Amino acid sequence: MAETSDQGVTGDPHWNLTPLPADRGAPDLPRLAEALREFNDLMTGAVAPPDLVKEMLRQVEAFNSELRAHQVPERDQIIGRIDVPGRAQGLIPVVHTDSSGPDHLHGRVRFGRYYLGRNGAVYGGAIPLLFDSLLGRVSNGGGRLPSRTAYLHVDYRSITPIGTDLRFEARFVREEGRKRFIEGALYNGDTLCAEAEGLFITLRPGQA
Ligand SMILES: CCCCCCCCCC(=O)SCCNC(=O)CCNC(=O)[C@H](O)C(C)(C)COP(=O)(O)OP(=O)(O)OC[C@H]1O[C@@H](n2cnc3c(N)ncnc32)[C@H](O)[C@@H]1OP(=O)(O)O
Repeated sequence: MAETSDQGVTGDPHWNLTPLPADRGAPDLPRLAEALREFNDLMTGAVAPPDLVKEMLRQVEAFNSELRAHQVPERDQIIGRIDVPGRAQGLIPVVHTDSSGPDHLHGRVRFGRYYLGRNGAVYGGAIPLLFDSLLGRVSNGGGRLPSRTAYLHVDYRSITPIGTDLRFEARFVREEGRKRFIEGALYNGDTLCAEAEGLFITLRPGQA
């Protein structure tokens, strides 16, 4: 699998991706997603003056109105695709890959202010979200057939701080028939923040 940092996964026919339509705003989508992520972080941390809130509301409502006219079926959707840098989405923080292979994915991630739970710690629900994505990538990588998460067990070992570069590891542990067991861990320096075990089930034909 060819992959660099947050540039998106390319070159793996397993993902069965149709070409990105360059004429539909795709080249600027990663930058737009980055700007929206920064907006979420800044907005979360701000006490904005009423005039600014009023103006933001006006502009966002205008964008919503325009976007309603450009909704497409899921098969044509660009946001969230694995071959788009940062997946051009704001749900999961951007993952930077340091090393990947058929059975592992290592890298770094940073949760912004948007993910704040309390006292500088990442909201607990955001951590399984990250693990599902990381473990799912390992499960569905390596040329394996598509799978879906059956369960995801997360242990919170210490506070996961926002605004800090964190290191993650995910690895394929074993396979029993259609069952794939994948594990992951998230570290702040040498401190284990959280670890996860996921069961992914290979989909039968027609299940995808
Ligand atoms: C794009 C970038 C990359 C991102 C990747 C992200 C990946 C994200 C993946 C997801 O988040 S998928 C969305 C969340 N998951 C779901 O919505 C799954 C909903 N559940 C299902 O669709 C079905 O339950 C499932 C496909 C998982 C399994 O149903 P099946 O009817 O195909 O299988 P079955 O129930 O026969 O179970 C197969 C085996 O798994 C076992 N099993 C299933 N669910 C289990 C469970 N929860 N706990 C323990 N064992 C379980 C089951 O006992 C059995 O074991 P044995 O073969 O030994 O008999």
